[in-house]
Amino acid sequence: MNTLFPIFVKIENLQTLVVGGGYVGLEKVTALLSNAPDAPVTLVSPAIRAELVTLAEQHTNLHLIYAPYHPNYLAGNDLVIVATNDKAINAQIRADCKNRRILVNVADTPDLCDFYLSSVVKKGDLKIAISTNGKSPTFAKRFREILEDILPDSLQETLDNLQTIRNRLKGNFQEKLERLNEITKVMKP
Ligand SMILES: C[C@@]1(CC(=O)O)C2=NC(=C\c3[nH]c(c(CCC(=O)O)c3CC(=O)O)Cc3[nH]c(c(CC(=O)O)c3CCC(=O)O)/C=C3\N/C(=C\2)[C@@H](CCC(=O)O)[C@]3(C)CC(=O)O)/[C@H]1CCC(=O)O
Ligand SMILES: NC(=O)c1ccc[n+]([C@@H]2O[C@H](COP(=O)([O-])OP(=O)(O)OC[C@H]3O[C@@H](n4cnc5c(N)ncnc54)[C@H](O)[C@@H]3O)[C@@H](O)[C@H]2O)c1
Repeated sequence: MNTLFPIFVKIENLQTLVVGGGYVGLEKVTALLSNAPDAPVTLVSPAIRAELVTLAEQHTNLHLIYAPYHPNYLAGNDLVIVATNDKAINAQIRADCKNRRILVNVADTPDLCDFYLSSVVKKGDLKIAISTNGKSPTFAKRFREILEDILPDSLQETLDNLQTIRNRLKGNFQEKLERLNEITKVMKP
């Protein structure tokens, strides 16, 4: 049974800490900022890849700290993503986060994650998150590519129009619901 409960997080309202500045740290920071360019993210690591330095030049909300992990860095953070190449440190960070009730993702170690990052399809305001319950991130990536190809760019116009209609509709909740369901019936095959 897949018990993952999907939610869409307003990451720009939260403080996120990423530990580890290698390939995986870069991948996770890129995932965060490509969804929310203004999200406040701090990355702590003794060595930090050049691509992350470039990203920090483009995003003043990305702060780089050149230091090894210390529990003090957890203070003030809502989410933590762990991406070091030291399994013992990763497990320690997870334990420190659990003690502080901070949600933690240890990239590449599903058993230590409170949440997974997903593959994200973006078409304007439409966003679809894909997870395989940790079974195959590569499948999730491929499926994202398929959906990106088949979803038309005109979707945004449809969403804008539906929002206009939604805002203009008068009547009680039930009447509005019926009208919106009627209008969107054409979407059903
Ligand atoms: C979706 C995506 C989001 C993102 O990272 O932003 C994501 N992984 C992506 C790519 C990817 N990751 C890996 C490969 C190499 C091929 C392979 O191994 O399959 C590729 C493919 C590639 O890069 O092409 C390596 C890998 N990843 C995990 C393990 C450990 C394990 O499975 O045990 C290993 C093996 C490590 C090892 O060998 O030691 C674990 C996780 N990866 C997840 C997410 C979570 C589950 C998501 C789900 O439920 O499906 C979870 C559980 C935790 C987490 O990381 O949050 C992103 C695609 C973004 C996109 O392009 O759309
Ligand atoms: N890159 C991948 O696609 C991939 C695939 C499978 C598994 N992994 C695993 O994921 C882990 C991370 O991979 P990577 O490619 O990003 O490794 P990497 O070697 O590129 O980066 C590791 C980073 O962790 C930092 N680090 C080490 N000790 C630290 C500490 N105490 N505090 C803070 N930061 C610390 C290092 O300075 C470095 O920036 C590794 O264990 C690797 O085996 C990576």
